[in-house]
Amino acid sequence: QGLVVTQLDIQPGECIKVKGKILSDAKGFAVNVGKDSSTLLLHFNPRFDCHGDVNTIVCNSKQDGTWGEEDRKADFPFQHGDKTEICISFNETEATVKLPDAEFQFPNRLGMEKIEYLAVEGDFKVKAIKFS
Ligand SMILES: C=CCO[C@@H]1O[C@H](CO)[C@@H](O[C@@H]2O[C@H](CO)[C@H](O)[C@H](OCc3cn(Cc4cccc(/C=C/CN=C(N)N)c4)nn3)[C@H]2O)[C@H](O)[C@H]1NC(C)=O
Repeated sequence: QGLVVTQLDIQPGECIKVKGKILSDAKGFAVNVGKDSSTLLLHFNPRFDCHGDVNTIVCNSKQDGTWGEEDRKADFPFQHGDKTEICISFNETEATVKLPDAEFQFPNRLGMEKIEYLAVEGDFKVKAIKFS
């Protein structure tokens, strides 16, 4: 299992920056933020080749262990072996994922008011995390 950070107190407008490297043979990875592993404001899941998806970012929320409706993004600004920085922030209406060359929004379906939990899973080697 990957990096997990709990007991956070990230407020609207603050950023979570995850710096790291995508494995050269990555099938997929995920960055999850929310209250805990069962209650996610955002599951940000770039898929190179998994679950039948190729080069597709799948976003979703999770409420008490139940996945919401998936949101598949049009752009896929990732390549195997890339070093990248993923910056996640949120407000009462949406979560924003900022990458060096792309930005995505996802609705704050749960009306979450603070992020307490961060997890990075799959084929992503975390180098650093910063909170600002
Ligand atoms: C078409 C059939 C029915 O529809 C499918 O139904 C599946 C099950 O619900 C959905 O899939 C689910 O989608 C969810 C979001 O909605 C989560 O992503 C979930 O994963 C949770 C999860 C995370 N994690 C850790 C993790 C995350 C990323 C990579 C790895 C491992 C790397 C692999 N590296 C290798 N092997 N080298 C591990 N494990 N499980 C996934 O199973 C598909 O999207 C959906 N597809 C469509 C088109 O609708």
